[in-house]
Order: sequence, then structure tokens, then C-alpha cells
Amino acid sequence: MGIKEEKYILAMDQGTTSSRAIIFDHKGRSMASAQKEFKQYYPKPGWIEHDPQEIWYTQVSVAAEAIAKMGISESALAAIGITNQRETTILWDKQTGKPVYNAIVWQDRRTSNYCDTLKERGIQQKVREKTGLVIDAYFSATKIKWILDNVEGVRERAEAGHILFGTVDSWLIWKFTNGKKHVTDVTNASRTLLYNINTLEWDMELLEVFDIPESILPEVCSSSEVYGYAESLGHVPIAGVAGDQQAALFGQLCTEKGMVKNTYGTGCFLVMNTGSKPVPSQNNLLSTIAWKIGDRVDYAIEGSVFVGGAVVQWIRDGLHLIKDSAEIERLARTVDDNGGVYFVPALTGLGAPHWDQYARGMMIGLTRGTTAGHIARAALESICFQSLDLIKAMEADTELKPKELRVDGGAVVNNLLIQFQSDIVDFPVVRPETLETTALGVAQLAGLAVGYWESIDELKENWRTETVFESKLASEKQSYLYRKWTKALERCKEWADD
Ligand SMILES: Nc1ncnc2c1ncn2[C@@H]1O[C@H](COP(=O)(O)OP(=O)(O)O)[C@@H](O)[C@H]1O
Ligand SMILES: O=P(O)(O)OC[C@H](O)CO
Repeated sequence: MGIKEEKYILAMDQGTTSSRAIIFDHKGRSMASAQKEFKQYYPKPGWIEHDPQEIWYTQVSVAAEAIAKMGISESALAAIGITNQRETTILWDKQTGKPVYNAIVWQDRRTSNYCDTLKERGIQQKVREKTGLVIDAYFSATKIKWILDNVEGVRERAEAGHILFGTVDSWLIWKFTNGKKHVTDVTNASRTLLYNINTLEWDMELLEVFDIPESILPEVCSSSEVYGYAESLGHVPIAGVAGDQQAALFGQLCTEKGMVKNTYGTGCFLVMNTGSKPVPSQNNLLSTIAWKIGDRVDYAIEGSVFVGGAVVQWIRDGLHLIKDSAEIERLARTVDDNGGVYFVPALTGLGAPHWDQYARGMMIGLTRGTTAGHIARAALESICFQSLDLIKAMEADTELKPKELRVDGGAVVNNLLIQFQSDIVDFPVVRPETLETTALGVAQLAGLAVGYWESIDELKENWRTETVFESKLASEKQSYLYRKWTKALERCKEWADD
């Protein structure tokens, strides 16, 4: 056995609700894994926080558990990769290493009003050109400002150079290296609203707009290099970092311009590789960095659906039509089609490309013949229609027609869901063997940095198709269904008064 076959890569996937660790072998196979959920704090309506120390402890403990399960020692690890929930913001004290406040999570809306006042200043276009993003509470900048302005003494200490900011990757690297490295990668930096994706630098003008001192920012690195060594984990090099959606794009080997993946989790994240140049969106999508490897930067265009698999959770926990998520497929198969029922799951408003925070959920087309099966089917179809809205926006923005859609995430085990997705798009939908593409993606970025894998071409051998789903619908039927969906969608917009 060669040296590469005896060694493994450890991927840490620090997500919104849990920390996970997966060990991959040289063929990209998942050999062992562990996962721990952690507490979500909701101090006020619309506020969501995590305890950064708990993020750290759970991440370290799942890494140890995965290593123990596999029965290897740390010396069998060639490298570590870190992928993470993006935008979530942590500020900590350089001397004590203690966070000055909880992590403010990407979903937290406390700075929405401040964002509205910024928009009134007419700087939207400039921000979009520089960052590829829109002014929104989603991104890190206004969360950083909130901590600086609202936690006593923090702004003064930051001005004096005693405070550090990081997204979750930065925080974990700082902890693993015992405070030796304060770094992040381009993909995470590109989600802060402070990073210029054209010049690849922190943007001084934006730092001024958001009133954030430059001294708190981490050094921005590529997505595939040795950032430091995990001192509590056998001094293994930490060699790959990427935000989770970008890591999934890489894990799906969407390495050529026009290749696209969709992750069907709580929400859906559709991301297309746009090659070596950012594509500014005219259709309310985000332009972002896919990864940087060596000197080469790849860009991506991204859209997210707020309620994807979450609609299945709601049918389970809110309506009690099913007991577990997998049951929805059986229920939906009790009918042949949606029976004219359309369900717009705008339960928390609508995300890209509609961006309507006042839209609310709606079922339409109900008759006396409607059954729970029709509702289940309409719910699954809604996940696909929302993804189709994003695909259409992406095609318009990029003038690229994808050859296929690569899918992953917890909900893609549902064959009916993925078949319907392929029914309404013009290209095949491909489900790979390894569905842990986020972790695999960052493992690959780490492995490339230490020579565990030689090239992207070598990685392509590790990506294997499990099932190709082809459309079974005639194009007139596709158009009819999409027309009805669009009509339903229009009726639920701007509904809420609050
Ligand atoms: N068989 C299934 N059919 C449809 N949705 C499912 C199925 N199994 C799980 N889900 C949905 O997938 C989501 C979980 O996927 P996961 O990728 O773990 O999400 P996240 O990373 O956002 O926490 C849940 O919203 C759940 O309702
Ligand atoms: O942790 P996830 O999988 O919900 O992903 C969160 C995204 O990175 C937010 O932008």
C-alpha cells in the first residue's frame, strides 16, 4: 500500500445546527463520521445566536470521535479541511481568547432596520459592484457593527487593536492554532460585505461605511494552502477552508464554467461556477467567490431558497400529516399528480430571486377532491419550482445553459422530489454516490494543498454518479405547470402587514 492509501483527510463541517467531522480516504470515500448538535439561542424575535465556545467544543469532540471510531491515530491524517456556516460573526479578545459576545448567526435579522437606512443613502449599486452582494442583515458587516456598538467597551478595545473578528472558519483556526493564526479564506471573506471580490482586498471605503476598524480583520488566504497546524490534534496541517456552499460546489466537482449544483437542506442553495470573472447579477442573485487555488480564482453566482426541506418539517411538525420526513414520499405517491394544488411555502417570506419578506405561505387550487397526498406532492413540488426560479434567473444572468444539475443535501434521498426536479428543468439531474459533498469538497481542497491529490483531474475520478434523473414530462406540460406556479407565487407576495 502506498503512503496515500494509508493516509486520510479529516473534514470538519461546522453547520448552523450541528458540528460534523468526516474522514475521507484517497478515493474520496467517507470512512468514519461523527456529529453533534448544539444549542440555538433566540434572545428576541428575529435574533439567533450560538455560543462560540460550544461551536469549538463540539467541533473538537466530533473530530476526536470520528478518529476513534475509525481506530486510527492522528498521524494517519494528511490534512484537515474546515468548511462552515457562512456569514456568522464572532468577535473575541486577542489576549484572553474569549468571545466578547455570542456568535450572531447568518439568519439573525436584528440589523434589518440599519440596512434599510443604508439603502436610503443610495450606496446599493456601489456595494453590489464591489462585493457582489446586496445590503442585507444576512451578511457579516452589520453584525460586526452591532457588536462594536452594543457591547460595552468593545469598540474602544477594537480601536486599540485588542479585538479580533472572524467567521466560524477563522475562529476555529485561531483556536486550533492556539491563537497563532488569524486568517480566513476568500470564500468566507466574500460573504462579509467588506471584501472587494474584484481586487481581492478588504475594501477601505466599505470599512468606513460600516464603521469597522481594519485591525480586527483576519488575513485573507486562498482556499487551499497550509494555514497553520492543529496543536490539539497531532499538529496536523489545516490546509483547506471554504464556506459550506462553495465547498459543496467543489465537492460536486463543478469546476468548469456553467456547472451547477443544488443543495436541498432546510433551505436550498443553488450555485453555478461562472469561471474566472465575477458575473454581476441583473436578476437578484448574488455574485461570490467559489474558491481560490494557487493564483486562480473561480467565481460563482448563487441563489437561495429559504424554505426547502423545511416545508417537509412543517408538514410533519405543524400539520402532523407525517411522522418522519421520509414518509412524505409515500404520502405523495398516493396520488398521480398535484391535482391542481400549488403550495407556495413562503413561511418566512421569499428569498432569491423575489426577496419579498412580506410574502406568506399559501395553498391554492384546493377542491373537495383534495387529499393529504395532493398537499404532500404540492409541498415537494414547491421545493423544485423555487429552485427552477433560481435556475431561470441564473441562465438569464450568465447566458449559460447548464448541461446537468448536480444535487446533494438531506432531502435528495427523496426520489419523487428529484424526479420532479428533472421533470421541470431542461437537463438531467444527477445524484452522486457521495452525498456528503460539502465535507468532501473541503477535504479535496485540503488534500490538494498537501499533495495528497495532485490535481482537479485526479479528483474527477472520485466523483461517481449514483442516479441520473431524466425528464418524463412533455415540454407543454412543463410550461403549463410553471405558469400555474408563477401565478400562485404572485398571489402570495406582499401579504403580511408587519
Ligand atoms: N425523505 C425526505 N424527503 C424530503 N425531505 C427530507 C427527507 N429527509 C429529510 N428531508 C429534509 O431535509 C432537511 C435536512 O437536510 P440537511 O441537509 O440535513 O439540512 P441542513 O444542513 O440545512 O440542516 C430537513 O428539512 C428535512 O425535512
Ligand atoms: O449551515 P447550513 O448548511 O445551513 O448553511 C448555511 C449557509 O452557509 C448560510 O449562508
